[in-house]
Amino acid sequence: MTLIDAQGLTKRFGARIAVDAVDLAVRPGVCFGFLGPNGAGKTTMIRLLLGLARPDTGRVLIGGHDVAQRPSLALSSVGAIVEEPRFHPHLTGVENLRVHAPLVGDGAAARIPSLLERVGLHGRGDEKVKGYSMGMRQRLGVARALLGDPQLLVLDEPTNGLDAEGMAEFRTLIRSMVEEEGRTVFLSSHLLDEMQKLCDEVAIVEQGRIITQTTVRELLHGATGTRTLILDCDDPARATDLLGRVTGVTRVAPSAGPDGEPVLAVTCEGGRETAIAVSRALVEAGIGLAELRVDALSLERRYLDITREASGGGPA
Ligand SMILES: Nc1ncnc2c1ncn2[C@@H]1O[C@H](COP(=O)(O)OP(=O)(O)OP(=O)(O)O)[C@@H](O)[C@H]1O
Repeated sequence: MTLIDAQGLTKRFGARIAVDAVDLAVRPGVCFGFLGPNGAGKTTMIRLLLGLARPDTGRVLIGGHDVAQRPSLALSSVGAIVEEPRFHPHLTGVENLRVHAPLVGDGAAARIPSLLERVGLHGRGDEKVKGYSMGMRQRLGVARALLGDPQLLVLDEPTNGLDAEGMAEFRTLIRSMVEEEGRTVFLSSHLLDEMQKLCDEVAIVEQGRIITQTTVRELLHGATGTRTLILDCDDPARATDLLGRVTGVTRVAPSAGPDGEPVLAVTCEGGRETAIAVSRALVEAGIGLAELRVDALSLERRYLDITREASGGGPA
């Protein structure tokens, strides 16, 4: 089943094409990320999905209903924050939600206390929003988007302006909405690392086009399960020789760890099985391991490869 189904979406601003013949299919119950640099067309695409802008061509169905023709049906179970969430600064968090609740429908106001708790603003709801930090505003924005108890939550660049702690809290909130509450979350970001941690699936957007749509797992490891392991051990020369003979290992090369320490980068195909064979071979040979981990930069490398391939350059 598909929750969001967009076909042939195009949006022009004068001569500029902001969204260019985009097809998009998002299934329910996942966190789906729209990943791309500034100006790639993410916000415009989100506005089209929500019926806030009209496409020049194409159509969007949400839950099987056409957003342009049956907006109240299509959007009845959608909560959204597009661009920065805006509030009345002189009203409290609770008052801001109360202003919005009647627009959402019966029962929304009664949910305010539990929603504030849900987003981690318990005990802060009676403070004026002008005194809220960026992270608190984002959380209040999520509470407002959840007032109608939507199945689909659409968030445009939700981690903008959050510090590391705020991002980690936000991630926990989003993941629990997906995993525990079964909601679908569609969000956009230009932050690769964030998307890797948050999303199940991503679409990479460049110059108004979706150049690939895939699971984060496949994006990280490729269709063949390629991954790079970083190995810090007490005998790199012997490890290099040994691992070169392990089935699935395609390359063993010297590299540098985060603090410049010498490590080995071990490129494997065959996913988890090969990674297990690597660790077993090292342990059986009596090589001491300080560290063996999947390379955190993998997503960035894959992302650059994909965008390079899409622009005709081929992988590096
Ligand atoms: N109302 C508008 N009028 C004219 N051009 C627009 C309008 N809205 C967007 N654009 C242009 O469309 C392109 C896509 O913009 P959009 O805001 O959708 O990108 P984005 O990926 O969300 O970028 P950002 O991460 O910077 O918000 C940009 O070139 C932008 O200048």
